[in-house]
Amino acid sequence: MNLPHRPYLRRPPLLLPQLPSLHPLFLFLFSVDHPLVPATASSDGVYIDTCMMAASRTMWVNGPIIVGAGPAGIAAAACLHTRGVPSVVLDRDDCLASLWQRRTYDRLRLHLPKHFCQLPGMPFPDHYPEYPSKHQFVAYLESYAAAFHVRPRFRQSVVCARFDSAAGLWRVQASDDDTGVVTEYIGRWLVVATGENAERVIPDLDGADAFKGPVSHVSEYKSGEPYRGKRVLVVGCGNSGMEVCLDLCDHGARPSMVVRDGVHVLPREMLGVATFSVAVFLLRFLPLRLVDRLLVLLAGLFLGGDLARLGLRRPSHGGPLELKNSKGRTPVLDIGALEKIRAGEIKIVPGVRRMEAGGAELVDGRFVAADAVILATGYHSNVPQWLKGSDFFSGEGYPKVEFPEGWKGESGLYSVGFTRRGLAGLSLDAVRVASDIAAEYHTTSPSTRSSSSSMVPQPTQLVPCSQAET
Ligand SMILES: Cc1cc2nc3c(=O)[nH]c(=O)nc-3n(C[C@H](O)[C@H](O)[C@H](O)COP(=O)(O)OP(=O)(O)OC[C@H]3O[C@@H](n4cnc5c(N)ncnc54)[C@H](O)[C@@H]3O)c2cc1C
Ligand SMILES: NC(=O)C1=CN([C@@H]2O[C@H](COP(=O)(O)OP(=O)(O)OC[C@H]3O[C@@H](n4cnc5c(N)ncnc54)[C@H](OP(=O)(O)O)[C@@H]3O)[C@@H](O)[C@H]2O)C=CC1
Ligand SMILES: O=C(O)C(=O)Cc1c[nH]c2ccccc12
Repeated sequence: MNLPHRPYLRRPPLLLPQLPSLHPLFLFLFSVDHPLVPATASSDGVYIDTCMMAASRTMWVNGPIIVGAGPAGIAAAACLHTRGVPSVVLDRDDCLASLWQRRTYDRLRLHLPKHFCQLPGMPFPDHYPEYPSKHQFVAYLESYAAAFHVRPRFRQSVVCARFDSAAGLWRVQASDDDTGVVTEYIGRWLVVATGENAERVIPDLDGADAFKGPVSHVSEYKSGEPYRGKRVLVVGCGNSGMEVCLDLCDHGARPSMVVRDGVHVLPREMLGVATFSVAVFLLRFLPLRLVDRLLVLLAGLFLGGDLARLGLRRPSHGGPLELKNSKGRTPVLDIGALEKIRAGEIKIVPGVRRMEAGGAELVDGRFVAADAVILATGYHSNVPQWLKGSDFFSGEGYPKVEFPEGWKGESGLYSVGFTRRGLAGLSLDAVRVASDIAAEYHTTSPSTRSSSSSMVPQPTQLVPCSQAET
């Protein structure tokens, strides 16, 4: 494939300050029209290496290119803004925090107390409850983005990012899936903020095609209403599986939940105090393993000692925080599912051996009848699908370097939101990343500086999902 000739890219990075890129009009002057190359993802959703694709437009970004407009990307852009660094935030979707706006159920609430979930520089409103609803959380994110002038460029699905070592620059190709227009963003810094939940995990269940009912992923689930009176097999027993089962019960459905392995269930609160707050407090004095032991002990006291008998035995290796930090297996913070399990309204079943027309054969030989299947089987990172030529991320799409050092890679590469520590973890990353980039940004030649984001392309208008859908 012929690459468009872009002579300025061959210049060494040190010459960049002299480039006309520093003028806001540069983008438009240097936007190059190229023949369109469509198809950025194969039909089965697997990304193909499109790095060599000819872009229809090219944009120089005077500041970091941030991929992802979830809490991590927004927080990074906000922290940069407060340090006088403009940035461009790209997202494949058409609204910010699309995980929260589009891929979560109606009754969802934050399950950690709100002060652990606020982003840097702006607390939640005082009138918010201790555990804000997802609608409140999204409203907070919208006002956060507005307050820090973060206006993501939507419908920009990043299909490839590669460091051009000859130019000392990142080249990020993003495709508008509606129009097929491919834009190449070029800049000195790349911030990866696509998250731990970028893609759904869809297990390859034996005989899946034989099953006659609907099969969906929990990210499509809104409420139990369509399942009223139905037998639903929920595969997976993380927080999603548990809360969806609870919601199904509340809507008159009959859920069975597949628990194939051990799981840590903790009460969300003990005597009115958040278990998470207790853990954070204890961690100030005690090693993590000891805190984990205490948590399990306390959970036994507050939840009852019969969890294993209910089919919810604890993992044989690793405590709740240890498994969260090392494997990303989040302990379940119970908000009522346990009561329904005890009451027999949620049935616990072991792993699925194979699907059949009317349900599933289980690994213990039993059969569970089902009218529908909901896969609450989790998510995975998608970084390896689009970040090329860098070995900073593992094959699973997480920084190889352990927390808290995984925020900085090589050649201006950064990550925000891969700490396995939720919103608090990504806030920490965002502050570190922004401080580091700001120091570099402000020590380069004064002509490269821009005190406002006006030096970057005018971002598209922020569109709330609710509007975009109409
Ligand atoms: C149901 C649910 C509830 C949760 N509740 C809590 C909680 O209460 N407390 C807590 O601390 N944590 C919670 N978490 C953890 C969660 O990871 C964070 O809340 C948060 O959303 C992570 O933010 P993020 O920006 O890293 O990722 P995301 O919110 O997933 O945002 C990533 C963005 O990147 C975009 N993107 C992905 N790939 C591309 C691409 N190739 N090109 C362009 N854009 C792309 C996506 O569209 C998305 O908008 C929860 C997670 C889930 C799934
Ligand atoms: N209120 C809140 O704040 C909520 C927060 N969340 C968060 O969202 C994130 C994602 O949670 P969630 O969607 O529950 O995903 P998780 O990754 O936490 O859980 C996935 C579950 O699916 C199981 N699983 C995966 N594949 C199979 C299979 N083939 N057969 C049977 N079981 C399988 C896993 O079991 P195994 O462990 O054996 O692999 C695990 O129990 C977490 O961080 C969670 O805390 C989610 C919902 C609500
Ligand atoms: O809800 C999530 O997915 C989170 O990542 C929040 C979180 C961060 N650290 C934890 C430890 C125990 C339970 C939840 C979390």
